[in-house]
Amino acid sequence: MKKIATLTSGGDAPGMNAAVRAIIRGSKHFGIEVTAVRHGYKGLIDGSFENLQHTDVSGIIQRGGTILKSARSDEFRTEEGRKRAGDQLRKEGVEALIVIGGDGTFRGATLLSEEQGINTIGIPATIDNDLIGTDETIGYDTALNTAMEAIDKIRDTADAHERLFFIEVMGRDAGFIALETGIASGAEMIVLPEYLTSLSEIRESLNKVLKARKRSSLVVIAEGDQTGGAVKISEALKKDFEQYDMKVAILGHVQRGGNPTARDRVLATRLGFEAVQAIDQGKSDVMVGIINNNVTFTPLKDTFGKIKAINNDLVALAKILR
Ligand SMILES: Nc1ncnc2c1ncn2[C@@H]1O[C@H](COP(=O)(O)OP(=O)(O)O)[C@@H](O)[C@H]1O
Ligand SMILES: O=P(O)(O)OC[C@H]1O[C@](O)(COP(=O)(O)O)[C@@H](O)[C@@H]1O
Ligand SMILES: [Mg+2]
Repeated sequence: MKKIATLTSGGDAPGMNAAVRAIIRGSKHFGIEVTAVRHGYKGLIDGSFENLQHTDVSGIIQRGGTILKSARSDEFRTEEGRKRAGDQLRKEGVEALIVIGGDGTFRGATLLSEEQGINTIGIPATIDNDLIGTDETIGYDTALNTAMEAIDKIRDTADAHERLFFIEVMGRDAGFIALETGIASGAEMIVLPEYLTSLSEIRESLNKVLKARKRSSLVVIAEGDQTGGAVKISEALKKDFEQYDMKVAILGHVQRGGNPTARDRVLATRLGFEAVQAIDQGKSDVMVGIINNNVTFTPLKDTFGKIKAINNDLVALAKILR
């Protein structure tokens, strides 16, 4: 019988638990033994394995975070660290590893495979949605909805006081959350890392919007924006908009938590099962994704490094409707 291991790594994402559940239960379906690793790559280096049974993953499909815990491991960034991880997997008799995480996790997994000969299968899970080879990553939809609800609440108070708000949402290098929450909450302006938006451009656009009406205005900014985050941008524009009461709101880690949406639970369940099936079919070093509702396999090394294209039509639409 084949034995595989699974772990969650990097920033947690709502739906990771649903993927773990599908892996544990899916493995049984294929007659594959599965062991779980605690604390991501850190736990892998330490040999923190635990066999989980069918009932150990009961009641977790609706929970945010990850029951396996996550971590960011500097040791795994070193060849020595990855050698220790490889040794632990060999000692445990593990033939393949399913990693649930984002671009950093897949960079690490690719090196683990190249250097240690461990077959690694990736499941895309990050609220940033910055992985190529899947329309959406696990956790993205939930984060979108969480951010949108928070922005709706800010809109109420912004409207009451006729204030100008700069709202920063997550997205280390990617503007997916900013773009879609900006559209969903009717933001007057959206600032994305994918485009270099100069301060003068922001100034000009805001002037236009503010001239058109005197109600509240919301500017949604991705944290990874090249001009700087919400604090920096608002400071730089203070003088130009003195007549407005300017406020900054950084949504932060609230966007990472909470119960996964139905979409994320279904996505994670499908991807978890497909990852196990991929191993059963002898696939190696691929990320399982869903594109146009079809399951796809992308070589792990092709999923990161390049910028995942943002939807330019949506960017244009947001400008027309603001
Ligand atoms: N270039 C890299 N080489 C080796 N390991 C890496 C690399 N980048 C990230 N990792 C490992 O993957 C972990 C998770 O990556 P990180 O970027 O923090 O989150 P995510 O996977 O969600 O993008 C890191 O803590 C590190 O252990
Ligand atoms: O929780 P931390 O370690 O402060 O990291 C914050 C980062 O993690 C994220 O929430 C998710 O990113 P990853 O999935 O790449 O870890 C980013 O949006 C944010 O920049
Ligand atoms: Mg990442």
